[in-house]
Amino acid sequence: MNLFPISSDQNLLPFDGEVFYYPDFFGESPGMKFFELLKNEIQWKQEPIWIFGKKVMQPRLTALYGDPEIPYGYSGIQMEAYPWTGKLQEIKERVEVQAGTHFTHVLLNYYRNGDDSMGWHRDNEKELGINPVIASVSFGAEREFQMRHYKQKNVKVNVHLKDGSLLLMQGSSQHHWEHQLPKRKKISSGRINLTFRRIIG
Ligand SMILES: O=C(O)CCC(=O)C(=O)O
Ligand SMILES: [Fe+2]
Repeated sequence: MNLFPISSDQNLLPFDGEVFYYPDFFGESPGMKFFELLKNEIQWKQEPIWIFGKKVMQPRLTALYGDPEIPYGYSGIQMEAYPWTGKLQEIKERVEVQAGTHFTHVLLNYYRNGDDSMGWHRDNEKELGINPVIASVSFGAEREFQMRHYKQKNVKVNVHLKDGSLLLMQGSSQHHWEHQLPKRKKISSGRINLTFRRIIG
């Protein structure tokens, strides 16, 4: 397994895309402020997804916020976006400065504890355009985020996403790399993740 060192503006990927990690993007331990607020104000739901023709509940809670006039589909679910809240708008604006782009939506994931997870996937829906910039913000419990090359599945890059961190995935990363958030049985506290996306209609 290849593990690459983490520093703020060094590309974590060895080839075929770009991923940048900013561990202290929201300052030192901002967690409780953002985590509790988002936990309470976001309209969390547990949604079903279709996997090989079978309906299963996602092992996490989710919500979609964004510009309401633009529809967004995700793993076979057509999701209606709630309008931006003040807090989400504030986070979005800070992230847009770093990412150098504007986002139309944010998909939020609430992993209630280490039993909640997300499986291997790429964020390569065609509505996101050819080389999407995906900005991933984390609050609460630190969790391991794993990436692996789509064709050379033994080439892996892991990063622990800490409270208040930002991960930017860009360039051709969504073509060539998939990512997941595995279960971690020992983690008993929650993590909220926000992935900002731009839908080009
Ligand atoms: O929770 C994470 O860090 C990953 C979220 C993710 O990959 C997604 O929402 O597409
Ligand atoms: Fe993703």
